[in-house]
Amino acid sequence: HLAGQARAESEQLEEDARNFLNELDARGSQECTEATMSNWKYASDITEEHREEKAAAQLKYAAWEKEAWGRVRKWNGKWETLSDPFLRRQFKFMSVLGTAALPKQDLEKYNNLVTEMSTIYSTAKVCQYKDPKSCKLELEPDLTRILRTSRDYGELEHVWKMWRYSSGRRIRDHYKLFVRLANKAAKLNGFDNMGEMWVYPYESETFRADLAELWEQLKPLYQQLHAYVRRKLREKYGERRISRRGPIPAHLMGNMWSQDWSEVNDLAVPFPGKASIDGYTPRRMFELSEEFFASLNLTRMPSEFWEHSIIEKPQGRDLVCHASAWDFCNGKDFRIKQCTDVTMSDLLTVHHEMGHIEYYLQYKHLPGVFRSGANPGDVPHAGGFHEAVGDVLALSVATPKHLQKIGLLQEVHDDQEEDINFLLKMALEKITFLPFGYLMDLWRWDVFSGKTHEDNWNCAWWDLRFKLQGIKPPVQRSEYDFDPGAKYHIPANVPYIRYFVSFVVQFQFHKALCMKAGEYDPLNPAKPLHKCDIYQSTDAGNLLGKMLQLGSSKEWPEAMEALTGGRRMDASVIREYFKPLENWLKKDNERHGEFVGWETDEVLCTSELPREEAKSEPSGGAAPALGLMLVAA
Ligand SMILES: C[C@H](N[C@H](C(=O)O)[C@@H]1CCCN1C(=O)[C@@H](N)CC(=O)O)C(=O)N1CCC[C@H]1C(=O)O
Ligand SMILES: [Zn+2]
Repeated sequence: HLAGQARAESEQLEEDARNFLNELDARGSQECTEATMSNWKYASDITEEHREEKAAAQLKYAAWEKEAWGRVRKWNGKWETLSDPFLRRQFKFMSVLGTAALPKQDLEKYNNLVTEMSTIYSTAKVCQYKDPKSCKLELEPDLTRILRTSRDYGELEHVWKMWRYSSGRRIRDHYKLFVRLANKAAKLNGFDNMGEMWVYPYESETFRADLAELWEQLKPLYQQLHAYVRRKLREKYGERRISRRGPIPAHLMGNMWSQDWSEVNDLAVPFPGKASIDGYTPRRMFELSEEFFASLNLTRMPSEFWEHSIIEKPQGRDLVCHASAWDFCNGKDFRIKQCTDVTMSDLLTVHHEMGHIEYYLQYKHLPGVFRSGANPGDVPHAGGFHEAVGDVLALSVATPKHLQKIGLLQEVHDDQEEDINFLLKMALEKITFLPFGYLMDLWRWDVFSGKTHEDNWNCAWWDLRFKLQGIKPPVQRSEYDFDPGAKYHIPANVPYIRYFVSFVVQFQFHKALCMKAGEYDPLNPAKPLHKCDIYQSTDAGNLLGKMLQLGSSKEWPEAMEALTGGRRMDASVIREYFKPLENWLKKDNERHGEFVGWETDEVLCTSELPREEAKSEPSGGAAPALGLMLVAA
């Protein structure tokens, strides 16, 4: 009798829990839709009115989060006993309130700081190199194009330096206050600092140790690639500028942050032969990507997507051009906002953003807390997988075989030369990213924990940039600069380790899908991993879809196991993919007697005003008065 009664009670509890969570979820989705809509209006049209609306909507959403959290707390001691893990996990996620735990005026200040920093970033302008009175150059597309196409050392140095002057330097003080409020919020959630709160969703005690281990396994390949590219750049720009054993000046890599070197491909690739996307329109680029998803039996974009997305830079207004994917939490409205440039690298970004949309579409039936990325709150989803989806498809798209199939590459010669050529291009995009993807949050975790003090922020950044990437600033930096602030995700407060995780696991996903598609066979040298193209494989697509439909309802090792059979991030797959190139690089570097690694006795960053500015009146914005006084004294 007692057993029967206990069973009846637990079934009643389960029933009540289910109803409680369903009601919260319905309301949460509505609140999320409202908040996201205000966020979108501001990000796509930066005006004072939209900023005020966004600020109000964020406070309203935080009030809802606090109400929901208060009601969830009443279940403490009970939800843990529920037998259904699906229910327990929802309670677990909803038990972390996030920054809504801040007192109202602190939260308002916190939100406004993030909005202000990303607005400064998104509206920063730079003067022409040859015409200091014309100062309308914007990051996208102007500065991005110059970094990608110019080979004028002086012009590249000007653009690199002035971008940091107009963006990072201007948000250093905002960031100081932001860090204090972020840590106050983390402590209110029971974390030591915001870095701990960011790592929490990875649900692994060994997460940071695992990352360090991955980097140790990948560093040798990176160093070989670094030595090879340094030689090629030295041949182009001369030994005075690019020394044999030193770090590479950061402004020469074809990218504003030296995070992707594929645009110096023409300088590095031994046997040129480039795909071209000329004649395409942004719309065609998005349709091409949608076509690939559909060929895998995954979901096409809903009509709202084409109706509401912004895929070309609108003229005559300020907006956040940095590409992004949006889930409006109502199962219908999904958008991309991208100031698309018709280039191969933007075609990859299109696939990256479309990968987010496909993930949203595949898990839209799940409760909001499992539609990771859905709630605009700051307890970020584990993210590594979300960042990998589009990139996995792009690994197939980028193969010469596929590019020829869709008419983006004329001739294809299936020989060893072309192989190395292709792998080098892929390495300039994927391997060069790894140290950057890792150091972004290595720097922020140390800032949040206080290990890096605010008087040393910029020089700690350049220590990491030197140590992990083997690069140096083209001009000496100081603590009047704030170079981390010149990279979108710092002012916008978006965690970054998700991209490092993605660049490792996307090769594990690629391998599993390629095996499923019969495109890769470890025992057949005619079917190496880097030649695989999963296009039109519904078997591969169904396997990928099954993982995507899990959202974050399962711990990520379980989601990974569903797709790859393994449960860990594993660097051996990306190394297998690049093995032929690694062997080739080692031989080529030996043949040229290249020093592998880098050293310098230069002072890359000083806590004083840099020499150059001390000499002359700093150009551009107002240099800190203190600095000038010091120099005068
Ligand atoms: C170009 C891309 N933009 C991000 C992304 O797509 O991740 C945007 C901005 C920040 C988050 N975001 C989103 O769209 C999220 N809403 C997606 C989600 O969490 O659901 C980006 O920043 N990338 C791509 C490669 C490396 C990195 C970079 O360019 O440094
Ligand atoms: Zn992404």
